[in-house]
Amino acid sequence: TLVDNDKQALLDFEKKLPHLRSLNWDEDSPVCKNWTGVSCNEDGSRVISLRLPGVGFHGPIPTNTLSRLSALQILSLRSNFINGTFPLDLGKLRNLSYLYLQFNNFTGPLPRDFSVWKNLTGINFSNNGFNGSIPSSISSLRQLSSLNLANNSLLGEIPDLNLPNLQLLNLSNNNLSGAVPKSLQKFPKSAFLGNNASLLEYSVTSSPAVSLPKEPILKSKNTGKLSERALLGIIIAVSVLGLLGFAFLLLVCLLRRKIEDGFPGKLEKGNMSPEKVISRSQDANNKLVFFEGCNYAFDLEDLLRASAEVLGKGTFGTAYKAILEDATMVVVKRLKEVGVGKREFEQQMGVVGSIKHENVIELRAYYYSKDEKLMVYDYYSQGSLAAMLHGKRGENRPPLDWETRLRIAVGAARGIARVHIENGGKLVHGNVKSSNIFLNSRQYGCVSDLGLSTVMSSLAPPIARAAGYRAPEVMDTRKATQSSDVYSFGVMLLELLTGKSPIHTTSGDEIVHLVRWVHSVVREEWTAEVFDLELLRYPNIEEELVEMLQIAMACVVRMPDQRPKMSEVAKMIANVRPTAFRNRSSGELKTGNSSQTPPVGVSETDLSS
Ligand SMILES: Nc1ncnc2c1ncn2[C@@H]1O[C@H](COP(=O)(O)OP(=O)(O)OP(=O)(O)O)[C@@H](O)[C@H]1O
Repeated sequence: TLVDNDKQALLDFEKKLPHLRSLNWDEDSPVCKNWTGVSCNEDGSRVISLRLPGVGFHGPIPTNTLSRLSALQILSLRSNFINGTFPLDLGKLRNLSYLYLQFNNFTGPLPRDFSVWKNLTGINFSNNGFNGSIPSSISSLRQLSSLNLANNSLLGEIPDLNLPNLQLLNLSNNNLSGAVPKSLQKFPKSAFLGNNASLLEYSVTSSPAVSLPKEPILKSKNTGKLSERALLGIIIAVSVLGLLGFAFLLLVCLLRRKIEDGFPGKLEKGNMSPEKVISRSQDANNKLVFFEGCNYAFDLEDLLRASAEVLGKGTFGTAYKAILEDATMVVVKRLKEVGVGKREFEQQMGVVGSIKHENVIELRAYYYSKDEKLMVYDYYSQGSLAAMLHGKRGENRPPLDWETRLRIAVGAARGIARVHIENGGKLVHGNVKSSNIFLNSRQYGCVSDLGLSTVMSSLAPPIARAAGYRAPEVMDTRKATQSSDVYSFGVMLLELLTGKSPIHTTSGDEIVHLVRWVHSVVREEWTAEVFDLELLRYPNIEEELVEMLQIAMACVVRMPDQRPKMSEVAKMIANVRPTAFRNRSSGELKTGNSSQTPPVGVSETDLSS
């Protein structure tokens, strides 16, 4: 059968190309079940995706092996040590949509004729030794949305690539010369950096750079060069010193905070009288202001009579769950230390309340008086992402599977990206963290608690929960920005991937800063150990995990202007599961191995918009 032919092609490939890590490709087991890196179409009749990052392949790709997988749509061999020239027989893979060969040792020219791959959507050949010029046949790839040829030795002029769907371009660090053709001038300068100076003689500032992680994350242990090792040693030593210093500072801050306000830890739940939620001293002119489209029919008096329960005390105030007499449940957030007057507060609430987006939790109403500032939201009974990840295990808390985490990441990224275009592109979320992320009715992430940083008198001192999300520059400037939102989002992604809190203590009472910890593990090349153990039970997701890790790492880079924009992050995350774009008919997010990982209801437009 066809799938047996595919299986034989894979076995031939594995046999002929030496690799450091062993693959569980057992001749006697069905290829569509459990074979590392292999996914099949729905009826199991063909292999359609092969992702083998960081397996330690070395040597050239053996001819007449992979080229027999004629139904293949995704091929990723990135982060290996493959050398030799581009395997031209891959031209037989007419269905290829994604071809990822980055971080290998390929040399020689790129294939001359790209037109054989009509469906090609993503190309990443970066970080190899490809030379020669960029073939103009790339122009024929009408679907192409990302092209990364960075860090090679490509020469000559850039052809006029008129690609309507191209969203991400990176040609940096080659030997390209001439001028940037008109068709590509909409891309940021960073896409062309590190080439002959003539390339940069055009000025564009419009679209932002995407900072792609520079180093391969998955690497085999025995292969680094000595000089690099020495350098790494120094870097690690410096990081450890930095970490110690940071931990000490943090400890001092924590202790001070505890003494200053006697923060009692967890507030007791369920015993708050309604009167305590809202004091009765408001002046009569102040009313609850509801936003358009809100069906709630209660007023302040009703809220006063509601029974209330403390949900928690956060950076900006205390949140209560209020149950009204008609059983409506809402969350009332009581703000402390608002630093602006009524008009400015109302203006900001107007901006926040006008956002109607499925990935942004709607502000239903607000209230402003001299003594009391309140915000009203719907109650999300499933609880926050923080609770789902770190709450106590029990019947109510099944493990969070990878599909759900992907949907949370995609949704939250889109929500924040939506926030960022508001107010003339200036609105800042200012408080991105897992306790402010919930699941919407379609089980996608949605964000809450936005836009408050500008109305509060100052950013609160870094209490432990918030500190782990805060971008390094915010520690000094005390001012949240869109790029600090991206940083916080990156921390949240790391939390999703590792299952660990941004700042947590080990059993030995050591304070661990998640971003630094991930950096250190990745540097020491134990990438697999970064991931949440709960995720390792799902087969064939390693490549996706590593991709998501790279996105997270790009978000948490130290320099704010090197972080990607939120809209780009959202696109990159949607690209982690590219098959989700394609199966228009079923409208579902495909895993390729549906017997193992149940598909979830995600329509294509969900992931592509
Ligand atoms: N709309 C909501 N539905 C259900 N739970 C909510 C809702 N809004 C907030 N919560 C939960 O209530 C608790 C307190 O929320 P609050 O926003 O006051 O603090 P926080 O998220 O811990 O910190 P911050 O104030 O910095 O956002 C959190 O556990 C949060 O997840």
